[in-house]
Amino acid sequence: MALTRTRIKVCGITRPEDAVAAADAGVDAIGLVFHRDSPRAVSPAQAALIARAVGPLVTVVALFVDAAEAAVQEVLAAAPVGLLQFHGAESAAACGRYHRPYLKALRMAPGLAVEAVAEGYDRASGILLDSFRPGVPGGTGEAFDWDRVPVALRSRLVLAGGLTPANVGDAIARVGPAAVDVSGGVEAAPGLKDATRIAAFVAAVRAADSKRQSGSKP
Ligand SMILES: O=C(O)c1ccccc1NCC(=O)[C@H](O)[C@H](O)COP(=O)(O)O
Repeated sequence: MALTRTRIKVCGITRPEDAVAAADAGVDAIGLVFHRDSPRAVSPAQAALIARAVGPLVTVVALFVDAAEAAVQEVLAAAPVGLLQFHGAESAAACGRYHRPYLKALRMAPGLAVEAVAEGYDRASGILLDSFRPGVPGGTGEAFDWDRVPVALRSRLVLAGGLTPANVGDAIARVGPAAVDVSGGVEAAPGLKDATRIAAFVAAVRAADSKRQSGSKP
């Protein structure tokens, strides 16, 4: 049985007020980036403040890019993380080391055998597909060719990369992911989310869900 409500994650939150705006708009998860080179990087102490602001029932996702185990453990000790997200070249064994639910991000490099690679992460709660730009691990603001998404992956797919309030409805209609993930598309500037854009993104997702449901009725 397929989901009728596309889950929403807003990634790259750096301020408690943005986390509150996302929660108030009705998102399911917020992402915190623990990658030093990102304009959206937060410290474990900031993460604790943001997690407190967002309350108990919005999932806090901690995102790492090939991080040392100690760095991940430091974050887990500091903040109530509900889900890990591995956005680098981490193996399935490395992702499973923390005995926590996790998302594995795959960047859609040319020629990537998406389905085969995703199968190697069968313990992942979801597979996040993001755009590929050499040398940039994520948050590119660019969409990839959605026709490359394997149908078999949809039920555990988190679709990311260049989503905006303007294109997310089309993405849902064409791909039918379990969840969507947005960062740059709801920002006023890198790392600074915009409450109006977040609300517009959520509204566009809900409109697409309604359209899908009415379209699927006999
Ligand atoms: O957002 C970042 O700066 C970032 C840095 C390093 C690794 C991953 C990063 N973001 C990952 C995300 O989950 C983003 O939401 C995803 O890449 C989509 O970003 P965007 O295209 O800006 O919506």
